[in-house]
Amino acid sequence: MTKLIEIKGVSHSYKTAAGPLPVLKDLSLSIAEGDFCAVVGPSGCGKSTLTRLIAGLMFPDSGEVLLHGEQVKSPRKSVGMAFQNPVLLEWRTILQNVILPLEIVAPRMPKEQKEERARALLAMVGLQGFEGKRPSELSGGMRQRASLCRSLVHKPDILILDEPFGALDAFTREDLWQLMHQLRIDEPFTALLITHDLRESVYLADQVVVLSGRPATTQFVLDIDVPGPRPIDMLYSMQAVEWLAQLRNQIEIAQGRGGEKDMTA
Ligand SMILES: Nc1ncnc2c1ncn2[C@@H]1O[C@H](COP(=O)(O)OP(=O)(O)OP(=O)(O)O)[C@@H](O)[C@H]1O
Repeated sequence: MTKLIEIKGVSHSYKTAAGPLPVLKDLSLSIAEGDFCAVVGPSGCGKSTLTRLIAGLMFPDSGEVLLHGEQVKSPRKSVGMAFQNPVLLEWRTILQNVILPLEIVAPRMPKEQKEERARALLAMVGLQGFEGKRPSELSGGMRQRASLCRSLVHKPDILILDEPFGALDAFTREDLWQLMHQLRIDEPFTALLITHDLRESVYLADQVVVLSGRPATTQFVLDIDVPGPRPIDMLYSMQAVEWLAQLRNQIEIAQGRGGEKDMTA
């Protein structure tokens, strides 16, 4: 399959008052078109920095970030982003919030067409009938559904999800995980998910990348070869439990705690 994103030997430091802070070091990973990649790693290791490099909001000190084989040299309009805090605009209705990226990326698209596209997405995530509401009239889970619609409305090349489910209660989170699998069928996309939740990574991703402690490099890659949509009880299978144990072990190594355990013992 074609590689949509290739990150090749990327290193990056932030300038701080105390001197340069190396955050990424010789990091490489690639994501094929249509794949769902989850990135996990110790807190502060550089996961969000990686998303900013892919979105073209920052550029690496060395190495390359390629999108469709072309080096990312400027902010990309073709990226959709969803964060832990959905940041919906209260002075706009839910429909108007979802339309927002189209106003930037496709300003000439007729208003009716923009609305039709946004309404179709809102219906897909179960928000039909809420188009005219304000964000504050929706629950946290509903706001996050609307935020997902907004990040997909302009058919982005890559959907970057930076802990979008982290602030939700466990049941709502599982609902949204299942929704992501359904959305992949109805509205195929390529995704990079940043998460601290190993279960989330195993349930959602085709590939889980574990980053080392800062400065982060690719420490471990796990392929989750289970077709979607996945039933939630997939997480209770022996295979999933083994994968979770493997990932947990890798995170401990990344945190500098413990050594490699023999997961087959
Ligand atoms: N603009 C900046 N200037 C200086 N240092 C920064 C800047 N942005 C991030 N950092 C530092 O770089 C490191 C990596 O930050 P980043 O947000 O990428 O990590 P993260 O893995 O996403 O963290 P978390 O898991 O806690 O969300 C952190 O130590 C952070 O304090």
